Amino acid sequence: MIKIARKNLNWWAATAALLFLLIQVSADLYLPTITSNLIDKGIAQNDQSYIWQQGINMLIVSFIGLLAAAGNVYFASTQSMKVGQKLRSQMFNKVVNFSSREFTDFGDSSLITRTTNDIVQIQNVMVTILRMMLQSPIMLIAAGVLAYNREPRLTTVFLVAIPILAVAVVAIMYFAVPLFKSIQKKTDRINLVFREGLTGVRVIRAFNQDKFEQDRFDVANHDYTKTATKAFVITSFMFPVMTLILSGSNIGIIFFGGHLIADMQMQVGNLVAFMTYATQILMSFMMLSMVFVFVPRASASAARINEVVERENSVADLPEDQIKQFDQTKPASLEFDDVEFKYRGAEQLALQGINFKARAGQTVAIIGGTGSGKSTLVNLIPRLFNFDDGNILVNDQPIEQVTQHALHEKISITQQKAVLFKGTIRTNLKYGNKDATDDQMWQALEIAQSKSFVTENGGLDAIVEQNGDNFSGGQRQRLAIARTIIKNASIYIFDDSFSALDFKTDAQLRMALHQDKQMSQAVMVIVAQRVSTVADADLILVMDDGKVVGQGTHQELKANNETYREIVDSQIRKGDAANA
Ligand SMILES: Nc1ncnc2c1ncn2[C@@H]1O[C@H](COP(=O)(O)OP(=O)(O)OP(=O)(O)O)[C@@H](O)[C@H]1O
Repeated sequence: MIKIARKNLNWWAATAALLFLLIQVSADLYLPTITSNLIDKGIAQNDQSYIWQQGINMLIVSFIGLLAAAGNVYFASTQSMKVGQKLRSQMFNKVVNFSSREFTDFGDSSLITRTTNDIVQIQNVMVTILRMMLQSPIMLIAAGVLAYNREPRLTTVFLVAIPILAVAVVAIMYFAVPLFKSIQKKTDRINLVFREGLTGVRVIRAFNQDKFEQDRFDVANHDYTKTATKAFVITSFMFPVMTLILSGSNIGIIFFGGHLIADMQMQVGNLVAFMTYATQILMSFMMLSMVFVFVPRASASAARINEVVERENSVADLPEDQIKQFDQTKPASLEFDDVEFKYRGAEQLALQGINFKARAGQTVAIIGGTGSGKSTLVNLIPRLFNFDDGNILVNDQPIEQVTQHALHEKISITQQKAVLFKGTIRTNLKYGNKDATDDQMWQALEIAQSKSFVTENGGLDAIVEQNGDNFSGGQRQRLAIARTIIKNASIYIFDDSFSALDFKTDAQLRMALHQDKQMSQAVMVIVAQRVSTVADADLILVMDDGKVVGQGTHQELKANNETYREIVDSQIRKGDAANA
């Protein structure tokens, strides 16, 4: 919490909030003195002009208190909201630069809860601190001193009331604080189940698992509700307990104060003022005790936020003085030199001894069974993960020596699962190249065999729903391919991007890609399952169990490589490799 406040709070505004608070507290503390004077000097002696004068004083002091409270609320709320705003943008900036490892570690749902719910907790506690929690200790001490000055003998009532209150507060906190901490985790769980239910809604319906999912959500929801109810029931005891103690104290004060008045040792006004101070003391004590409920809860949130904001990215750039630049005069090339990679926690290497080199204008195709390491290999090129051994060079430059930003400028990729953003065809294509003209967009769409369905849907301004849900799987793939090729890059990667296309479209698309001038100066990497997709590549890598078990052209591999022959044979049997 302190770290977050130190980094994000505007100290001028916080000091202004504190100053207004001091004025408000002084006004609150001065009012009982006026009341006392009014009763003892004005009413007791029937001095009308004194009553009027004190009445006006009372109004002025109350008005000053009101203005100060408004000033405090203004600075406290604006500051807290700004802290929330800064935290949200820090979280977003951090998360968009995370590598896949960090996403796996935190989980999408938890990142969302941290950016929303946890930040709201911090905002709330900041307002409370700037508004009430600073007020309580000042009020407690000042009202205590003033009450003691009025009548030291009556303060013995506090010696009984405050320890009882302290025991009640500690007991309540003891049970409530752990519950508040676990509420945060349970919110994560609800979000996780809800997200999975939403993203997998079609699968759930297709498998008639609505009831199963509903039950799963109900369990998470019930668990959250049970904990939250328990926490709030326990804390709500605070108020009745407080009222009981306050009433008990007032009875004690009136009882003993009444005796003092009867013995002419105290004036009525003094007793009224004392009772007001007593209420202020006990209220402040209670507010202070709330600190121990709110702050641990917000601290749990702060820790969860700091965990994300301070997380070192596992894929980091070198220090600035060691960073190299791409030599812009060099032609495109891609080279893997004895590359080895293992996923964290995995027992086996996901990639082992990967060696190949491709030059400008060449196409490298990667084929192999599921789980053989094809996607892992291409994901190492934009550094979605760091490889463990060997070397990867783009345009003859080792990729870890340049910034990720510079590297990503040289690479354009279509992931296995096509991702489109809510907007229009135009806004989606501009992700690839923000300066692209309409002509360039249409050209990219034409190469990606998307021109006809985009035209039918209303052209470049056709709406793309969230995740591209208003397009078919094949259409989404083709739009993602268009976005990839509109970017001016050295390496174009298509990770299983042609699998959702029919044979004819697949062939037409590849032919258009080969004829494109920009592509002829770049390296194309195509991951595929179909032999027909890879057959015309300059270099085919056959992968099996994380290793390249054969490389060469289609004819060479067909002649010499057992695994490739098996793939070809299996597809001929299925009639898939008609062109093979
Ligand atoms: N994020 C990950 N963490 C741990 N292991 C992973 C991860 N991603 C993939 N793997 C493992 O690495 C191996 C290679 O996976 P990869 O996705 O590269 O295969 P692939 O050849 O692309 O398969 P497919 O054709 O089915 O997409 C698999 O055994 C897989 O279980």
